[in-house]
Amino acid sequence: MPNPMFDRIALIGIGLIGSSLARKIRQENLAGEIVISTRSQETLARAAELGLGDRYLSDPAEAVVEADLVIVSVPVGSSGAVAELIASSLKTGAIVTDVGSTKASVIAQMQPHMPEHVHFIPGHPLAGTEKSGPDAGFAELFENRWCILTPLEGTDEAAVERLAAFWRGCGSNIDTMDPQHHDMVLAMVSHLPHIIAYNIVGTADDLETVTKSEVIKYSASGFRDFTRLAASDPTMWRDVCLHNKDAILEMLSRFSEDLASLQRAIRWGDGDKLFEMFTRTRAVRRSIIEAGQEIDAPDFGRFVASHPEKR
Ligand SMILES: NC(=O)C1=CN([C@@H]2O[C@H](COP(=O)(O)OP(=O)(O)OC[C@H]3O[C@@H](n4cnc5c(N)ncnc54)[C@H](O)[C@@H]3O)[C@@H](O)[C@H]2O)C=CC1
Ligand SMILES: O=C(O)C(=O)Cc1ccc(O)cc1
Repeated sequence: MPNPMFDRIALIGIGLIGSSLARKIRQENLAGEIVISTRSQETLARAAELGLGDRYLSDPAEAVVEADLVIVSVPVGSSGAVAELIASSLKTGAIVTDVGSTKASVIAQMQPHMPEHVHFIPGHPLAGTEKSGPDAGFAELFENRWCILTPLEGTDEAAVERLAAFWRGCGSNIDTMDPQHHDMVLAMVSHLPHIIAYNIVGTADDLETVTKSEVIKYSASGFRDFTRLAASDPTMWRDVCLHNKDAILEMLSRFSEDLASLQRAIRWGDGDKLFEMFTRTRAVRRSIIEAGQEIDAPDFGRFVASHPEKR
């Protein structure tokens, strides 16, 4: 077997993302040793039961000692606290990265704690599900997905390439981007859809004239898709909303304007306008398919079909 890419990888946070990384690192022999730390004792014990790592430590500072790669996979609102705890134990030359769904805020929280002698390179795998916790993870999660790196100015290029190679080893394709641009793009393609899903399911849940059992019994596939997103982890998504506030408010205000215009077209019976818009949006999906992007994530679908416990 070839030498592992890193001698020691420390995973701080072992939920859906951290545990998927642990499984993939093991499967692809990306680390000589996997050290795991997470805040909750119960989760740490579960990670040990699942055999996700080689060592399990409650103290994140102890876990990062001599680690060549440290991956912080906690809700974005906790990344500053984790950075502060690990800062003084980091090995010289270590790469420190994260997987948070927002980037400018994570950088603002973590960078001030990062010593000069490490390479801090923020990252975000565009791969996930509505599930959370160490049982929900699976090694295939990152395959054929994008991972966006948002390196800071002046970051050592060899370190960025090493981290990119790690993510390619996990099956991902790499793009690099400015953090503010990342936050704007993700506000549109990920954060806004989740907020809309939370809202529509909340609206259905509040209806007095339609019973909850009717919502469950008659939920058409469109509504069911929203309920999947709206089942996503409340802590994670509270943090995303609070930590990408400006970009999300910008997208929400554009969304509300467009919704008002749609509402007006319905009110005034403007069928041409409705038809024109629905034709334009249909073309968007077609161009995504033509660009070769998976829409229904067939590999993931097949994986879930053969692992009913991950449903
Ligand atoms: N769930 C998803 O689909 C995706 C999530 N992300 C990002 O990945 C990060 C982790 O998300 P998930 O793995 O889904 O969450 P999760 O809820 O499954 O796991 C979070 C983990 O962080 C630990 N944790 C929380 N606060 C901590 C602290 N202060 N110190 C140490 N450990 C702490 C928890 O014990 C748990 O092990 C988040 O920043 C999220 O934005 C990125 C891509 C996709
Ligand atoms: O479950 C889904 O459909 C997702 O969109 C998963 C997801 C959630 C958050 C991210 O930052 C990236 C991916």
